[in-house]
Amino acid sequence: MQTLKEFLRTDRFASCTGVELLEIKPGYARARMLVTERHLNGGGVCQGGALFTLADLAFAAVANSHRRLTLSVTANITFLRPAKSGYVYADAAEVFNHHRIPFVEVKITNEKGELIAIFTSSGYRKETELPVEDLE
Ligand SMILES: CC(C)(COP(=O)(O)OP(=O)(O)OC[C@H]1O[C@@H](n2cnc3c(N)ncnc32)[C@H](O)[C@@H]1OP(=O)(O)O)[C@@H](O)C(=O)NCCC(=O)NCCSC(=O)Cc1ccccc1
Repeated sequence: MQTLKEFLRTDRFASCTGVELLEIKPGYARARMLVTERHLNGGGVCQGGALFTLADLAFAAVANSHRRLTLSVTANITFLRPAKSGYVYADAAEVFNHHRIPFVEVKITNEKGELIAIFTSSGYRKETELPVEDLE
């Protein structure tokens, strides 16, 4: 049987943007993305949707770390600093592990540890058990 990390590798859109899951623990996950030329918008900074995708996959990892299928029902992102190159990291913490409507906060930082964006999302936890044995 697969791990949660392998299960989430099937997220093809996140893979296309170069998002990699680094760590998954119950209630916590960390992901990263290398900002390259192709991530930049007309203003020369990382496109907001790319940062959203990074945060969304980190959300998926933490929200599903209890092995019950959990989908995002609402999400918000605030962009605080531009990202122009190098790695950006997403640290996702399940602030409220509600059995049905969990709430997750994701902080995105750059290589210097400066805060780039904050993403929050509420999930909807279904009864469906995920076909995963371990988290990673
Ligand atoms: C899953 C669920 C939320 C619930 O489905 P079911 O279990 O079949 O139950 P049902 O549809 O019966 O609903 C129960 C009740 O809840 C209500 N309700 C629903 N939404 C809302 C709302 N926003 N606000 C308020 N209420 C809402 C609904 O009307 C109903 O009310 P009722 O009992 O009749 O009074 C479904 O609506 C859905 O798929 N939504 C889209 C989610 C989606 O596409 N997310 C993005 C992709 S996921 C991602 O990015 C991360 C990821 C990646 C990889 C892996 C994993 C995660």
